[in-house]
Amino acid sequence: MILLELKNVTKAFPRRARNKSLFVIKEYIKAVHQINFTIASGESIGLVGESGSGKSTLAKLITKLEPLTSGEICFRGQSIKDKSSQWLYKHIQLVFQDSSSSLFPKMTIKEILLEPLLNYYPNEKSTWEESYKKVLRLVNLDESYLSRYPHQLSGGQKQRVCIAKALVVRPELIIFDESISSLDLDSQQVIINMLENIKKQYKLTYLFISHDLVTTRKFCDRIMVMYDGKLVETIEGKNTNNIKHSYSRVLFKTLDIIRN
Ligand SMILES: Nc1ncnc2c1ncn2[C@@H]1O[C@H](COP(=O)(O)OP(=O)(O)OP(=O)(O)O)[C@@H](O)[C@H]1O
Repeated sequence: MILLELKNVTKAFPRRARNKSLFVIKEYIKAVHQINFTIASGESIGLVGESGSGKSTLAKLITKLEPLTSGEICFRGQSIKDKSSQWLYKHIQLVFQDSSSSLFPKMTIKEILLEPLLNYYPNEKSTWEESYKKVLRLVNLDESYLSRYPHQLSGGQKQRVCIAKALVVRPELIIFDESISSLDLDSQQVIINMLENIKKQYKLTYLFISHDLVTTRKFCDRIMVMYDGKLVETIEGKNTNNIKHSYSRVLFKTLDIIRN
């Protein structure tokens, strides 16, 4: 079943500039241009591309943190245009790279995990405690962490709390925007293994935005490559024989050099 569909999605940011006569003119940066793809339920999709190619903008468009310039985004066949953020976030959660800014410093981990439950499941108070304890277990943190504050946690532990905060909402799709890039390689691998197990257990769908092609390739069923705001390549499985775009060719060649 198709969970997410992007149809000709375009985002242009206005930029003020001056022409030769120094008149202020309005220019546009096309951050994302005519993107089309679908993600089926249960897939793990990687989205890679050089800095500034439009990956984060795409994540923001899917979660309505930025409005579309043109095109359409559908979730479960319904356009998200007229859907509330409340509706959208119950189905799609976004985990950012910078865990410190996603966790309110004056809240304990328990309060942080309770907040989404209060928002999305206000009438299920009797299940809250079970829910937050369960997600904490899923991200391999024990209950002693509940009374701690974010500053008392390591980078990897904070990132686990961010993932738990997304999981507690029980979404169908989670978008990870460079969510583990700042961690060392061992911690990244531990979190990747953990995410794979959680995905299997709860039949989740992942969109994994990353600079790191090595991890993305191991973990994802399909890799989409963005270049200059466009989707230039989709690579299915491990088959890299028919790569068309010169940028993706360089990207995958570098990967082969690293591996050999
Ligand atoms: N709010 C904004 N206003 C104006 N331009 C923006 C805005 N957000 C992003 N851009 C521009 O859109 C383009 C795409 O940016 P985006 O952050 O999506 O790239 P990215 O692929 O995620 O990069 P990175 O991997 O470095 O995070 C860039 O040229 C960026 O400068």
